[in-house]
Amino acid sequence: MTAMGRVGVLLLNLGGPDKLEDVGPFLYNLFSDPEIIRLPFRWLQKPLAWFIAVRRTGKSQENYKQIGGGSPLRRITEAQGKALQEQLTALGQEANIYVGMRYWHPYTEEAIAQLTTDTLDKLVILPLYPQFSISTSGSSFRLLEKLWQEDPKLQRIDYTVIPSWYKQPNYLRAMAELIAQEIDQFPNPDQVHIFFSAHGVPKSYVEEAGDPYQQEIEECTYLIMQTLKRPNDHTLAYQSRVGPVEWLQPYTEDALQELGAKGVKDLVVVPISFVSEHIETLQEIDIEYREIAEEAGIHNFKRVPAPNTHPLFIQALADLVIDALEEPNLKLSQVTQMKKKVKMYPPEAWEWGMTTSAEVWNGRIAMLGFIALIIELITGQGLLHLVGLL
Ligand SMILES: C=CC1=C(C)c2cc3[nH]c(cc4nc(cc5[nH]c(cc1n2)c(C)c5CCC(=O)O)C(CCC(=O)O)=C4C)c(C)c3C=C
Ligand SMILES: [Fe+2]
Repeated sequence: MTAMGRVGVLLLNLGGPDKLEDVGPFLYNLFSDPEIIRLPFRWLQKPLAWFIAVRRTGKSQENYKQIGGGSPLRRITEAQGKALQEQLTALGQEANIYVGMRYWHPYTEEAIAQLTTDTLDKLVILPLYPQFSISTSGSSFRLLEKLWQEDPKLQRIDYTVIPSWYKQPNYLRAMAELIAQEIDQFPNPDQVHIFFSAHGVPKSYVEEAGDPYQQEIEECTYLIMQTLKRPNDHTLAYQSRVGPVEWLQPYTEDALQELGAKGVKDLVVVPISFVSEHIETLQEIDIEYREIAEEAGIHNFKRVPAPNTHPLFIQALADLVIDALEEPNLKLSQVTQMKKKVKMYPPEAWEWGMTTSAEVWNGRIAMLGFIALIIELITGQGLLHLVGLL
């Protein structure tokens, strides 16, 4: 305990299956989240999640098999938590660290159950995503808001949220140091092409829902290059596309092929939206994208490790916590306002007035009316006649 009282830090992350049998239920949890698949009808969410999870499990298990049969995300996140606690202690700030995953153990609900029994005086909520997206930090904040509304014990905890932190100077230094270490292993370090690969999101998240993710990724890339202070060419592309809709472009596979065609031979990939090794670095980049790059003529393909427990990165997390304790509190409900026009998935419950939910319901009713009109034009009968009600 310190002058601040009993402090807790809740680290949020996505979670990943610990073993192959977990892959199906993990995917079901992921696709059940309306911030991951945005559907016009909420009732469709669970059946569709089940359908997609069943279809995807085999392929996804094959990928997890290639990285040892499960995700290392829990182990690395817990190691980050331990290192953060030690760093905070060294800086004179004792804190309990909790890990809350969105789609697998330890679930956010488990972390919340633990921290409510620990009678904290102050809680810092720190997502392990440097950049904000509706689909990641946004989804976790949405869940936390719900848990807060339901539990009076939680409402008594004085808390603050860190929405995103891609500008944090020690984080930028950690990234620059990791990149420098990798390019300095090439015979001509200045000739190496630096390839930033960010996890993609559907384009509609940015263009229709106002997700600041793309802007934060672009600014983060720029700031890392500024911190690196090297003359190398660089590219930013988006990986891990799922499903038939258009995602942020350029896609990583296309950008690699284009660079190969232009004669790039030496390239390092920098995973930019992840702070831990996981399936998308160890399998997708190290195996799938390496193969694509080599086929395109990029013979010297390397990857920069994720920050994991790099001392400068842990220092960045500690700085974020200490700054958050000193600054005025930021509440969960303020985050979406702060991120300007972000539209999280609209609530289902009808709300009177010029609200998002009213807009959604009006849209749905208008769609039904339109379908009824088309049916009447084609069949010559109204909908109620057709279904035998009139
Ligand atoms: C910034 C990071 C991430 C964003 C943005 C993100 C968006 C997003 N992801 C999917 C679909 C899947 N994601 C999966 C796993 C996964 N995704 C992230 C990070 C981001 N996702 C992490 C850390 C992980 C866990 C990896 C692990 O080691 O287990 C998966 C499962 C893996 C697979 O089958 O490929 C899917 C599916 C969508 C649809 C989306 C945006 C809407
Ligand atoms: Fe993902």
